[in-house]
Amino acid sequence: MLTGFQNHQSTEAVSGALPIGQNSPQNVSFGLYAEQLSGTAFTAPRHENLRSWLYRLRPTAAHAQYVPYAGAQALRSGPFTETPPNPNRLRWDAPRQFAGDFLDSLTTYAGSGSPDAQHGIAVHMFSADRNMDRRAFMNADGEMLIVPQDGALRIRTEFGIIDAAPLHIVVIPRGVRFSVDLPDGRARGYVCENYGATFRLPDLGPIGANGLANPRDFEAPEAAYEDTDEPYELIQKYCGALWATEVRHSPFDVVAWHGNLAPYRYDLTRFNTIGTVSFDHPDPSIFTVLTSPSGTPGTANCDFVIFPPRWMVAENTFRPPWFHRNIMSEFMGLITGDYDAKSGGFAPGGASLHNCMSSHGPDAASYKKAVEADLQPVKIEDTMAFMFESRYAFRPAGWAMETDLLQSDYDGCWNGFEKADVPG
Ligand SMILES: O=C(O)Cc1cc(O)ccc1O
Ligand SMILES: [Fe+2]
Repeated sequence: MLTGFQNHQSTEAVSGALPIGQNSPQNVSFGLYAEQLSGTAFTAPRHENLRSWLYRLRPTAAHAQYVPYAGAQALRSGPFTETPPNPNRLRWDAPRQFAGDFLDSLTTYAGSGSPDAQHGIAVHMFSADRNMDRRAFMNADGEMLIVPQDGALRIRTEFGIIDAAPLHIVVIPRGVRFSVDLPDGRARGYVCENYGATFRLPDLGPIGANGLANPRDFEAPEAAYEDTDEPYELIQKYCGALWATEVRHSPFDVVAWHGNLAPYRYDLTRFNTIGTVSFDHPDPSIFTVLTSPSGTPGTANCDFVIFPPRWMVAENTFRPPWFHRNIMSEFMGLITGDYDAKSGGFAPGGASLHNCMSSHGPDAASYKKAVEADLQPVKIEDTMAFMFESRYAFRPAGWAMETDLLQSDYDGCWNGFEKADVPG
């Protein structure tokens, strides 16, 4: 793998395939076709500019007409109008079934904004039981942050192969063709489809030059290509709808590439978790792995935040997440273990949604435990929760409000708090 967050990489699967010193020579070695993939406007500021040059067996332009695609029937897209906005706190059990390939199993929980306007996100889960084989997907509507939760993934992309397992994340940039195969025969996980600005590392401010997700731990694949003339079905998502066409060869035919736009993998266990060594735990923004900014500084289109294993040493402090109401909307998932604000009901593969200003925090059982705890240093182990936090309120998809995975008694976890006893 090639290391470094959005580094400028050069990689060739065949020696001599990559032009030296220029992008588009009159004749590329071996008759390869040069193609630029732009992830930002040509004129985006240099520090935000993302593009790569791909050298391939055939140009991607060589494909038949797209026709509407009938699969992936539970996939929804912004603008989200299937259900009215809903201020309720919502929580879902983990999906029980695995059916279809990665693409066809994508099931939308909630979303905001719209791909046409390039803002907002959608949250989906996949629960797949077959390889995509000779089917490839590309998403013109946004980049896809994939969070495997159960089972490994082998993701073939135009840029090379990425192997991922639970506790990894993979980000596939907008427009990049990819196929997901399942080494374990089945897999489940979460997807954040980001219609907005591409994910980047958060600024570190007074933390300094190091910490949180360190740039060198991000890995892009080395060039690897399939040389087959067997047909592939290529499905794309475009302005909310799915379309399919046939390509008479593998879309993964890139022999060499260079640039700073590529799919990447990150191992969440490498996150340098920072927390209090005195009292009161900081806001969870201290756990931000990646951020997609909106036009308003510090107010994200989406922050991807994790809750990794960590030491709790705070003195005289209520240690679990405190009660709060947030202008930002929070969609949470759990990759493994327990989450310290919930003593039950939030299982790995489950999900919760706390929209703008909805009151939430520890359930009654977790609260009681926390106020009675002997505050020794404690290591929270074997856990990994995460949050997609957005300035845009999420609207649930129709399925998400109808499924029996939706817990009807979620409000009940905040029942039973005793009234404070104020003297006088
Ligand atoms: O709601 C949650 O569980 C996530 C969360 C954790 C925390 O420590 C503070 C705020 C917050 O939204
Ligand atoms: Fe919260």
